[in-house]
Amino acid sequence: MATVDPRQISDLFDTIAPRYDQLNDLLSLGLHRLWKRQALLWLRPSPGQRLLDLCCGTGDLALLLASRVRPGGLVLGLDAAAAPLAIAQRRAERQPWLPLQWQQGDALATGLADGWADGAVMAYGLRNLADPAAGLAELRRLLRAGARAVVLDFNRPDSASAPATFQRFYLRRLVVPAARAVGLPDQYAWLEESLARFPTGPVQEELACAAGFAAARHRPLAGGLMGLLELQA
Ligand SMILES: C/C(=C\Cc1cc(O)c2ccccc2c1O)CCC[C@H](C)CCC[C@H](C)CCCC(C)C
Ligand SMILES: C[S@@+](CC[C@H](N)C(=O)[O-])C[C@H]1O[C@@H](n2cnc3c(N)ncnc32)[C@H](O)[C@@H]1O
Repeated sequence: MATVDPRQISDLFDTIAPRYDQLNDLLSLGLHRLWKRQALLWLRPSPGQRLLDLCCGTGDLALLLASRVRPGGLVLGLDAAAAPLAIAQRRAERQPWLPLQWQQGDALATGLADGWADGAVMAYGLRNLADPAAGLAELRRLLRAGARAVVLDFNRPDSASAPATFQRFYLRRLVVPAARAVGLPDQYAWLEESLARFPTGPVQEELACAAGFAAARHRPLAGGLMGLLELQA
């Protein structure tokens, strides 16, 4: 997949949706939950806020955020793929007290008003967008002045470094074979493919400032395997 075809990407996540959460827990030994909670430390969600979870997938972060903005707040989960959204909606139906709304749409063109959100998270979404720079520009447009946003994704350490060597080994020797066992090798091969074209942390900071953010700091997590882009509008 030389250039990213958004329809192919949403089809990919429709296909893996039934196995997505189970494989994330298995393949990260549950650590992805910790990385997501670390992302929320920057966001500082608080009661009454209106927050966005862009590329929300099966909704784990949206549900967590919704518990933090009660009473009086709202979390809108947006995703391009119907199958992950359906899983998110089913999860939310089991907690009807949570202030959640869902929208199937494009994170590059959400249709929401300027300054709609008091804060936003994009977890493992930016790397899957056809145009990450445009994704950051739409993210900035959606935030009110002074609002915080956080982008969690894989990090791209220096290709000769130990983290990069471990990341490649883990993706090729553990992740794809595990995915093959459930018939999803090609979908999980996209992880390394998408990582190869993903901007490094310093470049993400530059793209964020060019998108209009007042401050942007990329922080490696998990020994450099993951990265948090902490943004201030
Ligand atoms: C939550 C995680 C990944 C989400 C994710 C993002 C994508 O872009 C995908 C694209 C295609 C298929 C699947 C995904 C996808 O699941 C991160 C954790 C899950 C990862 C699959 C596991 C990666 C683990 C680290 C490279 C190494 C962790 C080592 C640690 C000692 C366990
Ligand atoms: C790896 S999943 C991340 C899901 C969730 N944020 C998490 O942390 O588990 C990436 C999600 O981004 C969605 N996505 C990819 N491109 C998108 C786009 N252009 N607009 C909205 N969602 C998109 C996919 O459908 C998928 O659900």
